[in-house]
Amino acid sequence: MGAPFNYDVLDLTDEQVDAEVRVFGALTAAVRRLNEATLRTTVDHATVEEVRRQVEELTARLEKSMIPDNFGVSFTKGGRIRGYGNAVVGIRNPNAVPLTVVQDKVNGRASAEFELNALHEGPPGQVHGGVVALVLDQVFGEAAAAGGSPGMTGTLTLRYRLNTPLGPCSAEAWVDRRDGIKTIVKGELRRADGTVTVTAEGIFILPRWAREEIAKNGGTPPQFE
Ligand SMILES: CCCCCCCCCCCC(=O)SCCNC(=O)CCNC(=O)[C@H](O)C(C)(C)COP(=O)(O)OP(=O)(O)OC[C@H]1O[C@@H](n2cnc3c(N)ncnc32)[C@H](O)[C@@H]1OP(=O)(O)O
Repeated sequence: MGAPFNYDVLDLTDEQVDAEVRVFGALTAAVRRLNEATLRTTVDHATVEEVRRQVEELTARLEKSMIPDNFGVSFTKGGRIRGYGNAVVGIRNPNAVPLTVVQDKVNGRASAEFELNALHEGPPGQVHGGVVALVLDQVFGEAAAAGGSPGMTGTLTLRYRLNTPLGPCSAEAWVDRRDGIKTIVKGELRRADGTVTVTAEGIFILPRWAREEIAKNGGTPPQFE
């Protein structure tokens, strides 16, 4: 079986990528503010109705020209990665946390400092457990990639030890060990004061189709998002 998805290589300059990151990043940030304001506003119903009409008009302007479905992941010939739709880090995805993962390729580690707000609530004032899993999946995947053995998440096991209050928090992950095509990653989520609230272990697997491709052509698939 071949790869279930493609990575297009596009003829875009760094300047073009910088421009789209700037322009769409700003739109995404503005829509995130809208999302939070939608949840938290206390303006009267008439104002809400008026804003809704304006939002629908603005949405229709963007809908005039759209890609057919999902954004996918593409690369430029200069090596820039365009994974703008990613549910955790996608710069054009207003539902993404947002979060920037720092990779340490020397030690096979990845970390991120970020802020979770009212849009990520589970129990009152606390981060939703599924959001924790979402964030850790990405950071763990990037640790596996940073360690030179990228893979798709096969298993992700979380232990929720303490509640995680909404607000600033951080995540850290590291490659614990490798077992053939499997990379075992460990890591944790922390409150702003450093208290560990969630510990987790993930098994990241280089899929069969990627193993076959490497056996045929050499090289390593650059990422799994
Ligand atoms: C800047 C760059 C950033 C790049 C950073 C990118 C970060 C991305 C982070 C997000 C990652 C995701 O969300 S990925 C999306 C969520 N995950 C998925 O959709 C994965 C769906 N599942 C699959 O595609 C598949 O089941 C795989 C790839 C997990 C395994 O398939 P396979 O490759 O055909 O596996 P197979 O040959 O049968 O088995 C190989 C070995 O793995 C074991 N194995 C198989 N499945 C599992 C499993 N789920 N959990 C544990 N172990 C398993 C088998 O026992 C076997 O062990 P042995 O006999 O050899 O000992």
